[in-house]
Amino acid sequence: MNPTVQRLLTYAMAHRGWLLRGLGWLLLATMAEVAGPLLIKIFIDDHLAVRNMVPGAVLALAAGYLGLQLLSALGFYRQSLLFNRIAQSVVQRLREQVFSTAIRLPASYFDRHRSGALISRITNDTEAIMSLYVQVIGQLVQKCVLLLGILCSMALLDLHLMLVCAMLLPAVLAVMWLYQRLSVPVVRTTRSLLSEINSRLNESLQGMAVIQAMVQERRFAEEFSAVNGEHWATRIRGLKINGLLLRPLIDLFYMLVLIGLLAIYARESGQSSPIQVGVLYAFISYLGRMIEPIIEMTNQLGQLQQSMVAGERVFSLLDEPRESTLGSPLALEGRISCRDLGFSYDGVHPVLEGVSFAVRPGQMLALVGHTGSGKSTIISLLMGFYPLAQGQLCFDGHPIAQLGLASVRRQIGLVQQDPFIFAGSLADNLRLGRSGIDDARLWQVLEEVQLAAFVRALPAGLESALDEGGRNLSAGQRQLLSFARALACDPKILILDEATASVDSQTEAALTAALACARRGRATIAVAHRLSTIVDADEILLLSRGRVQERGRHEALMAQGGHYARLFEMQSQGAWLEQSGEPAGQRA
Ligand SMILES: Nc1ncnc2c1ncn2[C@@H]1O[C@H](COP(=O)(O)OP(=O)(O)OP(=O)(O)O)[C@@H](O)[C@H]1O
Repeated sequence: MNPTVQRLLTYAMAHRGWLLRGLGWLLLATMAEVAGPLLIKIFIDDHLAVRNMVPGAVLALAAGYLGLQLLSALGFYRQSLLFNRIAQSVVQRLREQVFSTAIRLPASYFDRHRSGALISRITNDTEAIMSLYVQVIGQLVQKCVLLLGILCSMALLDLHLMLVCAMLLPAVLAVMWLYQRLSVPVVRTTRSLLSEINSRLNESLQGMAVIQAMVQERRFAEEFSAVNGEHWATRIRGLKINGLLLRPLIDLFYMLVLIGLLAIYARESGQSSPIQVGVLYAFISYLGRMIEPIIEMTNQLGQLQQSMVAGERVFSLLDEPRESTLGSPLALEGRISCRDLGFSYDGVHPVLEGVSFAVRPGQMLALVGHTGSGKSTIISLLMGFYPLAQGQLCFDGHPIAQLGLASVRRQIGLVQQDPFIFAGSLADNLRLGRSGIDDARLWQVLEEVQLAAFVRALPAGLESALDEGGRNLSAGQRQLLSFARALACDPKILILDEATASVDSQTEAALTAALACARRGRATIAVAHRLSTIVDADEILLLSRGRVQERGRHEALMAQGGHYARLFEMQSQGAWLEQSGEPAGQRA
């Protein structure tokens, strides 16, 4: 059996009870359906053909037939309910697993994959898997039982004629084999195009403001329509394979077997023991009942392919290596030491080389340098978002790998360059699910970051609703909120990646004062473009192309009269950092 299908089936095994009950109802319903024509055959041959209409016997046959039909309807209803229940539970579990895997994937995964493709796996692919349980398994089992029952009933009536009808089966198997070979690549392409459609949708929705500002609506619409068209063409190719291979071929086989049956009936009608007309009726009826399940089974193959390919995609995500949860949690004092740090995102181009520094609680290290010089990359390594390629990074003397990422991250307050705000209340955004942070603490940190007056003026205060991405806040307010969020849990280490980039000079001055307060007793690492905000840092590293170009305190660096001194003077005169020579975005 295909390993993906096998793995998918293990999910259903968690619901053995429902599965067994479903199969039981299915068997009962199928047997009731198969027994129907046998009663009709008895009615035709024993009563109608010989004009022996004994009312009691005929009524008993009619009641029996009706009872069987009712039993079969009830059985199919119950089994469909149970199989649907299994399908819903499996899909729900798979979705949860995919989501919980996705949020534990390392940052490098998101560098390589688009978020829309991930959404597609969580929604479309898990949905496609559902049909495996609802349509494929239920239907296949039902149809197999039905076929078996029909063949047994046929054998009871006339073994010779049954063998003629059974010739259908190898022919159908050959068609199924051919269908599988032709359709799998088409189904794979279709699903990956669907994923591409989702990625484009997601990207366009997120970048809507840029698209509209740059008047790119038409180009994006055209590109979307090209992928959509490709998806359509692939679907049509799949439908053509279905249309050509499934129903028409099976219908042809059916006609051939029917002709064979009639020929045998005609040949034997002149002989001493002719085939009874009731037997012929039952065979034609059974053949009709046999062909429908066969056609449905071949149609289910299409669904099976979809489920298999979707399963492959979902399992490939579930099997992605997750962030390591190993390590021994330790309450940190906040000492950080980095020795000879080296890193490359693609394994080819170095982004950091030989970076070393140490920060103790109460000290502040400032990282400055041109755009693309590697400052945020150092922050990412400190947060454990990427594994170290070279060098050593220790907290309180312990290598990060030994400590456990979750434990280290819990003790770091991080303010990112581009802070993210979740849809929900302001208080929820500040707490982010961390326990032990009461309202008084929230007001305290809001005061520290100069946001308390703004929150107080909101009608719902701390309970004010924030939109997705913090759209109802200004960029500066989002940054201040993120600063307050980082301080709320009283972290041992404070990391600020351009925390004051979006605030006005007055707020920046107040924040710098707040930071001077927040730094007490904490190890602080601050990335800054505005050098005025870090002049009192205990050490300043000036990075250039991933290397430390200059280091020291502000006064010493100014006295050196090097690159830092020139940058500082330029900024003091109001010049922009980016105008200082090194091209923006240059790879380190
Ligand atoms: N996820 C990533 N994948 C590949 N390359 C990256 C990634 N992030 C950053 N880089 C590259 O690494 C280099 C350093 O980037 P980094 O973000 O660390 O610079 P930075 O000094 O923080 O810049 P800025 O001041 O603009 O924030 C850049 O050349 C950038 O193109």
